[in-house]
Amino acid sequence: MTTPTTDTSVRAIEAQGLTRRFKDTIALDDVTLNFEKDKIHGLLGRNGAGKTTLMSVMTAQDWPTSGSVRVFGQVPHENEQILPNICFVREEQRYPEDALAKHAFRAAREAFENWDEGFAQQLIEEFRVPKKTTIKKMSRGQKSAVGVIIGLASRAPLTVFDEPYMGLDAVARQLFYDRLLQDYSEHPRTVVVSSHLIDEISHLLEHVVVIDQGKIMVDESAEELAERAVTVVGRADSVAQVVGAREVLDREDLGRIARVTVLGKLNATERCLVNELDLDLIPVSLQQLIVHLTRKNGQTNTASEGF
Ligand SMILES: Nc1ncnc2c1ncn2[C@@H]1O[C@H](COP(=O)(O)OP(=O)(O)OP(=O)(O)O)[C@@H](O)[C@H]1O
Repeated sequence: MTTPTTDTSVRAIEAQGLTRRFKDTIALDDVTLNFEKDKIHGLLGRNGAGKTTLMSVMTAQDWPTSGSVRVFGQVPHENEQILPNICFVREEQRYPEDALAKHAFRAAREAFENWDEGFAQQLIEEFRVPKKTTIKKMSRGQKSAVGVIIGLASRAPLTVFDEPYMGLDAVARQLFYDRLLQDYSEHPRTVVVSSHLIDEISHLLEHVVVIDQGKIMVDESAEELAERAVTVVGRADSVAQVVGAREVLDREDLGRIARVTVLGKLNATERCLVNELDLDLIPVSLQQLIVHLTRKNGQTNTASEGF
């Protein structure tokens, strides 16, 4: 695969102090972050958090009000060297009135030099994309499938999926995750996926960015993030001994059994106690952790439906 730069020190995306205002709304508020090359990054956040705006600015579909963005070391806007390396898949992609899926695929084949026609044909069959229906008349899920296929088969060095699952049923979503992981392992590239379905995509992610009200709240490896909290399960009195005065994220009581999620890593003494008291430790769900972190950020909403 060709990449726009072979310099391993160059990042896929570098955003520095990005701000994007829409009249009174600050959609991005001084965002500074990096996306390393050849990783799968998750961009997570509640409705209106700024995900689409950030993706649009990073892929040069929109201009920041202030700040700068570099893609593979260069300013991507109006940059003919960089733009052909970026595939941005978004829900409200516009196609001509009478366009069929094959027209969209043909345009993508011409736009992306790494396009794999065999892979595209396989995906068209697997996602059951209708051949004779115009894209305009397709169901929401069928339209999403067209976008997902373009994103996967383009093999663009930077591929950005903005909530690719919209309208896709559970079978099609699983197919997307499976094909993305499989193809990515054979053809590493930089992938950014935004989603509300955190637990569903968490196994894909190597790096997690959480944005809330235009500000970056989390920017760390999925591994580090998973270590931020742990769930302790067992007899309620024993669980209480281990969790002590730690900050509790979540608690469920089932008779004498408690399941308590606490912030922070357990130390060696606490781990010994877990063994002695015959308790179980379960990794925390990414969704639970992020809902908690977002709620702490001045949100009053107590439910997780925002994700
Ligand atoms: N073109 C626009 N004009 C005015 N305001 C906008 C525009 N685009 C985005 N916004 C505002 O910027 C904020 C961030 O929107 P954005 O679409 O980036 O959020 P999001 O995280 O992608 O949300 P969702 O998950 O609901 O799609 C919102 O308050 C939104 O109303």
